[in-house]
Amino acid sequence: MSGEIHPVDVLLRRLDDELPAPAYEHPGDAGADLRTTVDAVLEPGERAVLPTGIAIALPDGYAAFVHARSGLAARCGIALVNAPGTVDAGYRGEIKVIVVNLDPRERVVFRRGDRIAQLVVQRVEKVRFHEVVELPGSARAAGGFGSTGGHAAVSIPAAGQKDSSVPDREGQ
Ligand SMILES: O=c1ccn([C@H]2C[C@H](O)[C@@H](COP(=O)(O)OP(=O)(O)OP(=O)(O)O)O2)c(=O)[nH]1
Ligand SMILES: [Mg+2]
Repeated sequence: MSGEIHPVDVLLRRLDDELPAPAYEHPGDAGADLRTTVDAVLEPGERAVLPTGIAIALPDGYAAFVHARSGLAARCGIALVNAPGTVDAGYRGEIKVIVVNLDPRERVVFRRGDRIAQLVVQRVEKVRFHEVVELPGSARAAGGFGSTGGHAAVSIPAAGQKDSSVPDREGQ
């Protein structure tokens, strides 16, 4: 049984009225796509802060998160430096997207109006911090960063980089 979805009302200002407002591409999408208002060329490794031409007023208890688009990531190596970017409920400025070109060889060209990222609006909890001397115990305790093992990936030196732990042919 599917319950009825009640959208949350969010006030939106378009700072560039030639570009469309952010929109969900399909019903059920979590993210509404954001567009750049400017052209940009990113060389390999280069980053840029791209304006989107929109400002919003979220209700208290909500935040919006700027996420990468998987197509741009997979095809062009575009990531967000601060992924995901956090837009606070009280922020009234223009939403910006901090993109980086992670492709080692190809430059990426954005044109004004291109969809560069997506905005996901979520409820967020406000917590009250209670400082204590000792935290209660837990099964995980301080284990993290691979403490459970089972990682299939291994690191090997990149092409052209000598690995001193592996004898080279001359040394054998
Ligand atoms: O990808 C992003 C991230 C942030 N912001 C805007 C909205 C957010 O409310 C504000 C501040 O973001 P954040 O708190 O991440 O940045 P900061 O470096 O801590 O700045 P501040 O000292 O202003 O909080 O900047 C964006 O437009 N895009
Ligand atoms: Mg901050």
